[in-house]
Amino acid sequence: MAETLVELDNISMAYGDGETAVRAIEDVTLSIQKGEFIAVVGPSGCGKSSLMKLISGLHPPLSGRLAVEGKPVNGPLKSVGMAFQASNLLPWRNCVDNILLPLEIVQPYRKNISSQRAKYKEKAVKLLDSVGLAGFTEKFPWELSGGMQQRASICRALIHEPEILMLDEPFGALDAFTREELWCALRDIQQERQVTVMLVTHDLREAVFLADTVYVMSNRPGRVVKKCPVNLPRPRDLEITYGKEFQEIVYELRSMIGGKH
Ligand SMILES: Nc1ncnc2c1ncn2[C@@H]1O[C@H](COP(=O)(O)OP(=O)(O)OP(=O)(O)O)[C@@H](O)[C@H]1O
Repeated sequence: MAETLVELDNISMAYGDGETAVRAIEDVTLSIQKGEFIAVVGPSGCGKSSLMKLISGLHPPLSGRLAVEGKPVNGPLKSVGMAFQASNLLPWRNCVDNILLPLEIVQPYRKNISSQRAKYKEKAVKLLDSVGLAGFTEKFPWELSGGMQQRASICRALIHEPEILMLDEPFGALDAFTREELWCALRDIQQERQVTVMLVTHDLREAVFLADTVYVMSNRPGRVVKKCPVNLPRPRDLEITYGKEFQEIVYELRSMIGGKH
């Protein structure tokens, strides 16, 4: 029986207060199981990133109950790794030193970083190897392609072995071929580590290819209007994206998001 990792019960959230408050999320109830891969899709500004900020403890809810690993969330969680559309690698650090960055910040790694640096470096190199960057550990970000930078940024999000990997449009700035390559890299990482993943994306094919469950959010204030389990068999390869069943799911999601054509 799967174990619940994240629970949101009637959660609402706003930026600011009083008359100028921006209500970003309204009455969201959902749960994420340990090892589950969820994707969140919806129109621009519907609150997808806000949902991520809530779960990672970077922004408090206005009302409702939020728990991670059974405990209420009262501040930023250590058990989260994050990656964004821009890789945000530090240009003055080489690849491996960029990946070590969270270990210089998050305890208990932080207190051991000087004595354990060699061991941590070995771990970073192994991670880079697992995403096809074995020969690039000493390269600086500007010596890497956009896709390589995103691979490195996902390694950085994983180095402290978080329970939840939060990805906010991580492949949004990449070309279609590189994006599909990285879908496969992420699929393999998740399969190997069984990490719980929350992916925010505008790309419905990406959501259906990778996720176990896709949540569709409405226009702001964001509500969950559809929970769509993706029952396509695993392991999935890119061939599946050309199949009828895959395309029917994408079409159904697209019709829920609407928009004028
Ligand atoms: N720091 C902030 N202060 C005030 N309002 C904010 C802030 N961050 C986001 N918002 C507002 O909250 C709403 C939800 O924003 P959010 O970034 O979560 O949406 P999103 O679905 O991730 O958008 P997109 O798909 O365009 O990235 C938007 O209307 C946005 O303008």
